[in-house]
Amino acid sequence: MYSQNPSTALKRRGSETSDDTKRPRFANPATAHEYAAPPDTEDANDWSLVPKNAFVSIEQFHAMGDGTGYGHGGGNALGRRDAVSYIFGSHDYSGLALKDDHQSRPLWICPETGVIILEAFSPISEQAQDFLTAIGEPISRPTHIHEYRLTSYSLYAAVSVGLETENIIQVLNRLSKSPVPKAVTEMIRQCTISYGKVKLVLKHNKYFVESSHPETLQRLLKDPIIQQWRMLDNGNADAAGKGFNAHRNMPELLKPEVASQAAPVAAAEETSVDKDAKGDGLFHTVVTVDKEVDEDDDDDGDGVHAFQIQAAGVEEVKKRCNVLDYPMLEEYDFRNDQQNPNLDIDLKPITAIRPYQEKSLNKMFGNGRARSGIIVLPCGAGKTLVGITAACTVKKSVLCLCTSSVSVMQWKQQFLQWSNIPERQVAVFTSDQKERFSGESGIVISTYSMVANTRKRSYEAQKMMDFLHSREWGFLLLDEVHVVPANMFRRVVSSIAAHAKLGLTATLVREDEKIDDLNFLIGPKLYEANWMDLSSQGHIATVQCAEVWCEMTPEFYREYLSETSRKKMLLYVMNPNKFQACQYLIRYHEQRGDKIIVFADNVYALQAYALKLKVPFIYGGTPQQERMRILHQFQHNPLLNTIFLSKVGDTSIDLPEATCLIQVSSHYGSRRQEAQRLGRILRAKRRNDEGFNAFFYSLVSKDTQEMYYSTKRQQFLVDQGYAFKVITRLDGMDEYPELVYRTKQAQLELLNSVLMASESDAALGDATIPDDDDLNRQISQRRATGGYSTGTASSMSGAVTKRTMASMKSLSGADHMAYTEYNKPVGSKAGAGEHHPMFKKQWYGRK
Ligand SMILES: Nc1ncnc2c1ncn2[C@@H]1O[C@H](COP(=O)(O)OP(=O)(O)OP(=O)(O)O)[C@@H](O)[C@H]1O
Repeated sequence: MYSQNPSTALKRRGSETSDDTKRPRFANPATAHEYAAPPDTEDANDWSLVPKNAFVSIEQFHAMGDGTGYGHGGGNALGRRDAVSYIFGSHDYSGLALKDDHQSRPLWICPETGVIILEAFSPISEQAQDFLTAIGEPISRPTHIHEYRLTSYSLYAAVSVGLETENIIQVLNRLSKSPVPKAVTEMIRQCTISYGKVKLVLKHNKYFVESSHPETLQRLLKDPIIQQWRMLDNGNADAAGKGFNAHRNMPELLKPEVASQAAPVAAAEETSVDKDAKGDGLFHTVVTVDKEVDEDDDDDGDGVHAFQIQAAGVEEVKKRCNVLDYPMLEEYDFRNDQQNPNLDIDLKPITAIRPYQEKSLNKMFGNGRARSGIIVLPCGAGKTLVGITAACTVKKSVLCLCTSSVSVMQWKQQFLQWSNIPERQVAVFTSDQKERFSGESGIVISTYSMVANTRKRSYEAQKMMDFLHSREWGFLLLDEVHVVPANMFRRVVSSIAAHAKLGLTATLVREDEKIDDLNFLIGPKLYEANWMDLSSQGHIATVQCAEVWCEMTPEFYREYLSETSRKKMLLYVMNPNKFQACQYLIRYHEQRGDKIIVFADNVYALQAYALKLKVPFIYGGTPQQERMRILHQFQHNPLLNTIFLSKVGDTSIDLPEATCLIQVSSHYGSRRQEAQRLGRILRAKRRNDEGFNAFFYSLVSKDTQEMYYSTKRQQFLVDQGYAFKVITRLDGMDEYPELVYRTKQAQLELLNSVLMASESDAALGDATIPDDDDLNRQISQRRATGGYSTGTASSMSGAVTKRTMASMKSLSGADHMAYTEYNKPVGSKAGAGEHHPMFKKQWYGRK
């Protein structure tokens, strides 16, 4: 018997039985209360009501047999009440037939929802994970049990990297403890029947609609809109002629000499390219499943069929194919593109890409062409090098788009660091710099807003845009693809002629669920890495996450209860207790030798905190040079160990020195922002030092809306296997002599200034542009007097008191974070039900 989410049903069992070596403890609380809470108790957290003997493993359930009353077909299915039936209700699947050797197979598939549960501790879980991330969406991947879901998009992505329907079903069946449910095989068949069957190939500067399924091309050619864009006047249309009749009706339009060549060329090239890709060992570690499928592919001996379409009709044909449910995959046969000049770029000999980077590139170049799509790697895992390696493989001109001018400079620097490209061939296009590369091919790095801008441009910017529009780009590299609104993408993608598109991101989540648009604007998700795996292999840092609850002072709380919503936010951010917690944590971690980034979304608060605590800050209005100067000081000056960043620092800031993050204000419930911010410390230089932990604190004002948002924000990270501890008191803080806002008088003055602040000050983001001259003067003075490193050393132990599960030992890094239990529901229904009516109104009203 198991629930839709057995991991959660077993969670408590893990901590209550003695046989811990066999039974994993589960760190992921994500959906615990949704399925596992006793339905007829008022308190969904009250586990004391669950009989202890209920905690047995799934395997044991099955092994027990009918005699115990738990066996197959038992429980609700037979109308019997046993100790755990009520947990599963109508989701009692104890009647599922198991294969004889089920113990050596690592997964279950829920017959009703298609959710796949994987035992991550199985000896073959690595291969299973590779396969499942290729065909499904990972929902939750804590240490021991993973959850995946099959969706039409994930299956589209699967076919796009070369997996075929029957192979998917076959491998799934091989890995599953019980036969794959019929509904699931049907879904796989239905979703893959049309997806991935049609490709848009740009070859010798001609666009071909290509497929190895002639009947599919026949169907498309019957569509009047597609017909309209088909090239008939130069004979290349004949490429479609191989194997079907669609255009035999129009032989007079074909030029015979070309007609006889086109199809074999397409087929022959496919084969030779495949050989090349395998033969030159460029990316030889294709995952097992790919190999199997490739071999099967070779066996079936199907030819490739194609017809040419006019370049002007590409967008429309693509759209039409989507409507007809045959979304086109885009592939670029870069090796045979003789019209676009080559770019002489290679990785430097000392550059070694990591196994997961190589794996992701395999998905892109597995068949010797460049597939357009999205690669998802955790923050700090090296997406930049993946993009650069892809550029070195395509070897054509590159247009690279990022979200800010800081990241433009970082991409340039990384191209120069990892590859042999000379600086004169890397041009930057920002509001400050408008360069062109020398020679006939090169790299341009710019921002989305520069390229998608529809307002009137300066003369220089317009000249630059003409340059970008006037040529064909071999490779369009799109950094942080999740942040860009679809219409901006559409403008970029439709105005720039690019052959292959690669989107890079760590968090393919958006609160507005517009992420699906990317599937068709760029291409399917080609690869997604597992955060915990990369952390355990030392590629990203291990992080201790904690939520610090700060009581609101009575005066702030009174105002909070009566204020409008924007000011409400300012009141919980400016809570004097939060100031103090922030100050104390900065001091505490500076003394441990950490470098600290404090994030505050709200510029009013950012400025207030930074001025009060005498720390430099960067926000949207900070001039580029000043930003660079502060970042450089932070990296190299031992006297400057803390900086404040607004949300301009959420992404693409590469500060490997940073080892501690403190978040004082954030963007509502944005899961993506939380993950991106965590990413700033995942790349910590010291991550491989023995016992090293990075720290991530979220300061939350108690009994305010912020608590609800905070829980929601954490959900993405919790699903990646991170656990958040809750700290309700920072021990030793009260004795700290320099603590700010200690007196009632000082707190009331702060309250007054908050109440006098305008509504726009309360708005999130970089709306206000404060003058930071004062601050920087203070900073210079402070630096001159060595003020950044003063302060008495307080002992590590006892500095922070735990409220519940988080011991000081574990917080200071003595324990591994993944063990931690979590007793509040994250994103669960139970969680939503627990909100104060005031929060409910705010949240559900908004929804
Ligand atoms: N193969 C590699 N060998 C050595 N260092 C690497 C490698 N790949 C990445 N790095 C280093 O890891 C750090 C993080 O890389 P990068 O900035 O590309 O991360 P990212 O995935 O783009 O993160 P974010 O999403 O936060 O922007 C950089 O300092 C980079 O130099």
